[in-house]
Amino acid sequence: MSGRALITARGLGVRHGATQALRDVDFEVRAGEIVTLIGPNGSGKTTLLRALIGAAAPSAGTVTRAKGLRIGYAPQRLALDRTMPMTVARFLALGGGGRTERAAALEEVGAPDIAERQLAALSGGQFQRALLARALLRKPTLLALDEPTQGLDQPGVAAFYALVARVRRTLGCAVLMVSHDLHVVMRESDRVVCLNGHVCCEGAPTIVSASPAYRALFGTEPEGALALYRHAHDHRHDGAEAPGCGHGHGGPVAQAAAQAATAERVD
Ligand SMILES: Nc1ncnc2c1ncn2[C@@H]1O[C@H](COP(=O)(O)OP(=O)(O)OP(=O)(O)O)[C@@H](O)[C@H]1O
Repeated sequence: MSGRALITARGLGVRHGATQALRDVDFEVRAGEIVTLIGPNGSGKTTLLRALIGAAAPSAGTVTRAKGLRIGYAPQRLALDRTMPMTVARFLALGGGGRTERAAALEEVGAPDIAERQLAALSGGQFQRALLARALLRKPTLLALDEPTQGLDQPGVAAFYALVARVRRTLGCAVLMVSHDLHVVMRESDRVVCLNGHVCCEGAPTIVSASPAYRALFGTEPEGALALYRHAHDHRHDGAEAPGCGHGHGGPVAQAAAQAATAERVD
């Protein structure tokens, strides 16, 4: 990645009370890139995203944000009851901007006609578009999207990612995303970061998935991406350190996968 660093974390640790959610995370988001955080439930994806954008405080290390950085954030959960009577226009108004900006944002996300619809009456895809439109109102240099395709069917997921890619092209913003949609993630991200309380592996998905070791282990189908996702996590952490991953990998297959992935590490 050649863009300037928008956010840099060094030795980042985050605790939630007694829970050490993240430790020793070194991470950068660069201008214009789409970087996606993957990992099992509870692996710290939301925590990392929130710490990077300044919504969660580090317990160790540093997070540096570029001067003038504008972040548009679509959270995983809204502090708002979606069944509450509220139109999309009103919901967007809470995010700031005037009527023209709101209309432009809805246009940008391909949902120009939903302004007067009730939030509760939106489909899953329309609701995610409304959330994205709200994040766009700040004219962000970085879009932070936490599981933006939650609850969408496969065509809905693909359409949403295509939309995010288009928004990135149009606005030139970086996108930092949490996602479980591994097959699409592997196709649409510039960089994938696999978390499990720390960074297990990271790299350009095309290079990782095209590497002979990766293909030998996982093939090239979407299931392969799923296997990559699983490799670092469905194993015992038994103390045998795998090169570059900083935690134990349970067997030679997982170790080879880890090597294939970390070989393309982008630092
Ligand atoms: N507010 C909180 N209070 C206490 N513990 C928390 C809090 N938020 C997160 N945690 C814990 O921190 C760890 C990381 O949580 P986080 O939500 O970041 O994971 P995640 O990878 O985003 O999970 P998921 O895929 O399920 O959304 C988990 O063990 C979680 O239980």
